[in-house]
Amino acid sequence: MTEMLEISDLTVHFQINQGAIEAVDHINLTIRRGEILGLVGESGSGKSVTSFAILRLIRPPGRVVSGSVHFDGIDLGSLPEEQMRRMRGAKIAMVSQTPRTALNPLLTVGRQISRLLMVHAGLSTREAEKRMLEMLRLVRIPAPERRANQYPHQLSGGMCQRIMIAMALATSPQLLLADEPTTGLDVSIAAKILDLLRELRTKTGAAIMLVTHDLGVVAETCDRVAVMHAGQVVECAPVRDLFHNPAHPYTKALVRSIPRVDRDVVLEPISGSVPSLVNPPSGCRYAGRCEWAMDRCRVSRPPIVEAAPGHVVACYGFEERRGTC
Ligand SMILES: Nc1ncnc2c1ncn2[C@@H]1O[C@H](COP(=O)(O)OP(=O)(O)OP(=O)(O)O)[C@@H](O)[C@H]1O
Repeated sequence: MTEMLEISDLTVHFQINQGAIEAVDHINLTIRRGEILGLVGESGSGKSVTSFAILRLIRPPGRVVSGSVHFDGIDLGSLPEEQMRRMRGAKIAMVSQTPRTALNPLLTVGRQISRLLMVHAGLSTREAEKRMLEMLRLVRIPAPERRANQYPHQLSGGMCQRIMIAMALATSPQLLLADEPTTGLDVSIAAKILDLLRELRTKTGAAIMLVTHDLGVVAETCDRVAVMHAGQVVECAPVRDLFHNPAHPYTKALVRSIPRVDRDVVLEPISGSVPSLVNPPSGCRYAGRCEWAMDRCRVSRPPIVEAAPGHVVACYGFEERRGTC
C-alpha cells in the first residue's frame, strides 16, 4: 500500500470573541491506498474539522493557519477552486453523520443519485438511471426500483445512510471520508453499514477514513488508527497493535473504557476533561488529565517518536518508561 493522502503540520483555528479556538494543532497523518484508517477521540477533539480541512471546506470564522494536504502528490491547498470542486465530487467523497438532513427533501433519492452521475460522470439520463440502480443494489437497498422513487422522509435512518454512501460512491472516489456513519443507528443496522464499508473497500479499492468516537467500531473495521486528543494526534498504529500495546496514556484510558462482553469489567471513565482550546496549554494537552505527567509535559509538546514499526506516539512519559512497561 502506498500513501494516497498526506496531511503535514495541519493547523486549523476558529476565531471567536474570546480568542482563537485551536481546533487542530500541527497534525501529521497519512492514508494509504485501499486502507481503512480510523480517526478516534472524544467529542471536540478535532476529527470532523480534520475531514473538512481535507476537503478544503473550513469556512470563516475558521481558517487553515498552517500545513498542507497532498492527495496523490497534488497540493490541495494550491488548487484553483473549480478544480478543488471537481476533486471533491469525483476523487474524495464524504458521508456525514446526518444523512437525512444532507439529502435533498424535495427530490426522490434515485433522482439525487442520477443527477450526481450526470453532472460528475457525464452520463446520459438513461445511463445514469441504470448506474443509479446498480449503486442502490451495491449498498443493498431492497427493492431498488421502488425505493428509487421515494423521498428521504419515506426511508429509515439506516436506509438514508446507505443512500448517502451510494451517492458518495457514485463517482468511484479514491478516498471516502466517513464521519460517524453509524451515529444514531441501532446496533444491527450500524453493523450492516460497517460491513458495507469493508465490502466497498474490497470491491472498489477505495481508501476510507472512518471518523468515530467508538473504539469498538474501529476494532471491527479499521486497519490503522490515529488517536486525537484536544486537536492533536497523540498516537497512530496498526489496529491490533493499538489495542494490544497502546503507548499513550490517553489511548490506554480509551481502551480501558471499552465495554467487553467476554468479561465482567467495571468501565473506567477517562478522568478530567478536555482542556479549553482557546489558549490551550503550551505543552502536552493531555498533561492535566495524565497520571504520568511530569514538569516538562506542561512546558513543551512531546515530539512524535516510534514505539514500534509503524506505531508512533507523542508522549514523554512513554519515552521514560520505554522498555520497562
Ligand atoms: N464553525 C465552528 N466555529 C467555532 N468552533 C468550531 C466550529 N467548528 C468546530 N469548532 C470547534 O473545533 C473543535 C473541534 O471540533 P470537531 O467537530 O472537529 O470535533 P470532533 O472530534 O469531530 O467531535 P464530535 O465527535 O463531537 O463530532 C471543537 O472545540 C469545536 O467547538
